[in-house]
Amino acid sequence: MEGVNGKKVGHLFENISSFVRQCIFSVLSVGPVPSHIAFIMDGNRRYSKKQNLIDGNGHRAGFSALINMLKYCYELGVKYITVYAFSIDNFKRRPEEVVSLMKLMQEKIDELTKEESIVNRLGIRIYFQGNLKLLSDHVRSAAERAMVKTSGNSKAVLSICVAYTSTDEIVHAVQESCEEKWDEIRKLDANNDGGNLVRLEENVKDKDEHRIGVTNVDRHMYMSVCPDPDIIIRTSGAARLSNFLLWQSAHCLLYSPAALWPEIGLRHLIWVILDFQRNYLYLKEKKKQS
Ligand SMILES: CC(C)=CCC/C(C)=C/CC/C(C)=C/COP(=O)(O)OP(=O)(O)O
Repeated sequence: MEGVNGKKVGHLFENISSFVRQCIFSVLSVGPVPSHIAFIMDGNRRYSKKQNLIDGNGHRAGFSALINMLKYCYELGVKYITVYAFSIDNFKRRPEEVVSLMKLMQEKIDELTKEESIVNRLGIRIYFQGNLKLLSDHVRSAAERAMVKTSGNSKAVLSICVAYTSTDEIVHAVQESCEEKWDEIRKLDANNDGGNLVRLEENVKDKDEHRIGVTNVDRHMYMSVCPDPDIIIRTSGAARLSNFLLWQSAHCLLYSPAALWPEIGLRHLIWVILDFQRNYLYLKEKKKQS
C-alpha cells in the first residue's frame, strides 16, 4: 500500500516539475535559444568521494545527470548537444579505472540504443566523435550500432566525444584535407597529361587556388555535423577547455559552475541561458566580424 502511494506521489511530483519546467522554458523561449550547447562533464570521481559511493558510481550518477540535461535541452529547443565523455588523455588513467569506465560506456550505449530509450522516444540522433580506432572492439561496435540505429532520428543531435581531443581532431582534419587536395591535383594532372603539377609550381594564382583553407579543414572536422557551440559548460568550477572543441569555440560563451557534474541541474541551465541572452547581440556581432 505504502509502495503504491509512494509511486503516486512520485508521479505527481514529476508532473508538477514537468509543468513548472514547461512554464519556465516558454518564458525563456521568448528570447534567443542557443542551437548548440556542449558540456565538459567534470567532477564525477569527486562526487563519488563526497557521497561515499563505491568506485564507478560517481560516473553512473554522471550518466543520469546527462540524461536529465539532454531532456531539458531538448524541451527548451536546443537542437545540438555535445558531451566530452572520454578524452585521449583519459587512457593514461589507472588501467582498472579505464576498464571500468569503458564497461560503463558500453552498458550505457546499449541502453541508449534500445527501442524505448529516451533518445528514440525523443527522436535524437547519436554521433560518436573522436579517434574511434582507439576504443576496444566491443565499445567501438556498440558506438557504431548506436549511430546506425539512431540515424533515422532527426529532432535533435547528441554528439558523444570519446577518444577525443581537439588537437587530434585538427591534425586528422588537416591530413584529410591534404589528401583530398592531392587527389584533386592528381586528377587534374592526369586529365592534362601531367602539365598541371609543373604549372602549379610556376603559377602563383594556381598555387592559391590549390591551397588548403579554413573551409577545407572545417569540412573534415569530426564535429562538422554540428554548428559551432554557442555555449560550453564545464562543471566543478574549472575554467579550462582541456583540449575540447578548441577549433569550434572562438565565439562561444563559457560557463563553469562550482557544481560537480552529477549535481548539475535545471537551475544551471536557466542561469546560462539568461547569460547567453544578455550577451547575444555582442556574440552575434563578434561572429559576424570573424
Ligand atoms: C554513454 C555515455 C555518454 C557515458 C558517459 C558516462 C560518463 C558520465 C562519463 C564521464 C567520464 C569522465 C572521464 C568524466 C570526467 O570526470 P572525472 O572522472 O575526471 O572526475 P573528477 O573530475 O572528479 O576527477
